[in-house]
Amino acid sequence: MSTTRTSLTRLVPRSGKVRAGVLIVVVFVLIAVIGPLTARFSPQATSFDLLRPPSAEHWMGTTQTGQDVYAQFVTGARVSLLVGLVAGVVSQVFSVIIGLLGGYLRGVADDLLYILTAVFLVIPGMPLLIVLTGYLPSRGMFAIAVVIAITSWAGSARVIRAQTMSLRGREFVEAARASGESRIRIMFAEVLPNMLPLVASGFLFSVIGGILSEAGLSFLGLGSLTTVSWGSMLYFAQSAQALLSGAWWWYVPPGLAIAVIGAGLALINFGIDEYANPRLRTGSSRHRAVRGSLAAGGDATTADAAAGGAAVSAGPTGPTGPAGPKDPAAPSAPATSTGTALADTVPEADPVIRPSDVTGDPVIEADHLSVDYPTEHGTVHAVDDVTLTLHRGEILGLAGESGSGKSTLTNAITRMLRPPARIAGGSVSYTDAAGGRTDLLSLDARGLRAIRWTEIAVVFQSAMNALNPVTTIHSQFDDVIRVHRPDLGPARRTELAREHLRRVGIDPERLGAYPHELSGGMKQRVAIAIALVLEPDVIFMDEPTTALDLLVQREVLDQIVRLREEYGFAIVFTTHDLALLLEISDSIAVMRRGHLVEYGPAAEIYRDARHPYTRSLLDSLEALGSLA
Ligand SMILES: Nc1ncnc2c1ncn2[C@@H]1O[C@H](COP(=O)(O)OP(=O)(O)OP(=O)(O)O)[C@@H](O)[C@H]1O
Repeated sequence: MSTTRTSLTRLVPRSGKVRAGVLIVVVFVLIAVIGPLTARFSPQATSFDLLRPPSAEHWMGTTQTGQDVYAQFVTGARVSLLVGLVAGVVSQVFSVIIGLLGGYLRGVADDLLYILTAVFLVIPGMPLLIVLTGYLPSRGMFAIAVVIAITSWAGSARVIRAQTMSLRGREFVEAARASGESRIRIMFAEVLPNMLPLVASGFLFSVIGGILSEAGLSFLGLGSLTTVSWGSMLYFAQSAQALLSGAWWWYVPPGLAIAVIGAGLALINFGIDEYANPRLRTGSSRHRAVRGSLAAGGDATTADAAAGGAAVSAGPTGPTGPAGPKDPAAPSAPATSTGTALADTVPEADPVIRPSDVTGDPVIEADHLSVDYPTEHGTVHAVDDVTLTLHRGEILGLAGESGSGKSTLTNAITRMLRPPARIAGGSVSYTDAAGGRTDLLSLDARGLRAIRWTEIAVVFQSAMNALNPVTTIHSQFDDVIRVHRPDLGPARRTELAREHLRRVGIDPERLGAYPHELSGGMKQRVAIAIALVLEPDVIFMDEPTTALDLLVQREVLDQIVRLREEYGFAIVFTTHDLALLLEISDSIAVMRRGHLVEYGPAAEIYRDARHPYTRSLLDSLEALGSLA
């Protein structure tokens, strides 16, 4: 009982503005639903009581032809709200489809959709509405609502497009792409839920616009004058010069109703804005947010940051531009603490490649792989002629300074490269357990989807961003399993998710949690569990523990190694941290300026690093006391 009361209380909005808005809208909805049942006259029926003020007989008076204003008002409420609702829904459907497609697909599709949006934005809405209404074969209210929607979707579509463009590069979208989800699914199931406040706000604006446009059209005599609406009431009141004859009861109710419902919807919209943008919270709601945060163990600074205060985050420590200082075509490396990139201070030398001591069969082979980024300063050879082999069950550590090409190499192998990157040469192949070989670089979208996650999975650098913030852990497991194992029912999917959570040391009861309810270490474990759920042959892990504190990092690493022993998958582990790689890897590949400079068994590299760049990396670790 008390639980029911608590959940009902949670439904009541906290902000006074939103409460007022909801109250107004609820009152009008009740008028629209119940009002016509309480009317004693038909809205169209005429009588001999002409232009009478409000009385016990006619609660809101009568019109010039003796029609009951109350009956017209409540029937008009139904029609006007319905037109607003239909216009709002249709307009948002257009906005969402066009904004999402353009923002996500980019290219020619986006150009065309953007031109279309721009055309509808520059044409003034009302004249277009009048012209389109003129061509309507019938002036039914539904047709008018659709025409209103056609003239009002563009503004919202532009905002949704911009938001989609900013979300499409986020890691949780990358993760969804890596897991083989289709583009349509990513757009509608991953990106769209993150924009719901925007869509809801656009919807409310369209509803207001719909009610106002219908009133405007009817007032001009262009609406359906045989249907009673607030707009047609105003039209007839104006034609009969009600203003001059002082018949206020005829035009005030519909006019006021339009203004009040518009205000009510705008107040709700304000609440949505506050929810989506905490910076807008003022007064008590902001204090509540701060108090809530303090109660939850945060401090005032974090609360302020959560409320939109400036967040200070460490950026990359070195130059990230596409060109190094000496050679415009050479990848840049970051400055060390002394201000010079290690890669710049160490002399060039021939690569040192030693045979692998891992016994398993090859699972991923990159052969003379090269990747370029054409830029206006020249072409960046981010990966240059790299050949390496990952064996079944092997942990291959990929080391090198920032900018040495590690991410570009793993993205090329997993087919996650983004324009302007292009494969300049070489090949990548995947060999399955039965010995079947697949050329990864020539796989089409369908082939790629089939291999992703079932054979090759990815754990991204920061699980905070790699998990979709607005869906539960359960549905993120579900998304991956459903795409690749459509034969599994919901119960089996849940069972798999629970089992894998347990395997990474998380209580399966947390399946219903949202990412923000978990600690950083737990989120990273969840990301690993999701990567494991279809038991792939290879997992690419891009700095999976960098964002974690040392203790949690250690726990997660131990877990990864244990899981590798249990499942037997191979790992490509990317990090700047050579000490960590030496500890967990079977083999190590060291990259410098896009080249593989040293590659071989980890133990041998630790004992006897031969390339000056590797030696200098090890020396710097020794100086820091990181090597035992
Ligand atoms: N979109 C791009 N356009 C132009 N150059 C790029 C682009 N992305 C990366 N590069 C360049 O390619 C080189 C390799 O970058 P990459 O991100 O692969 O290095 P990394 O070793 O993974 O670095 P980090 O550890 O910082 O992620 C760098 O010189 C970088 O400046």
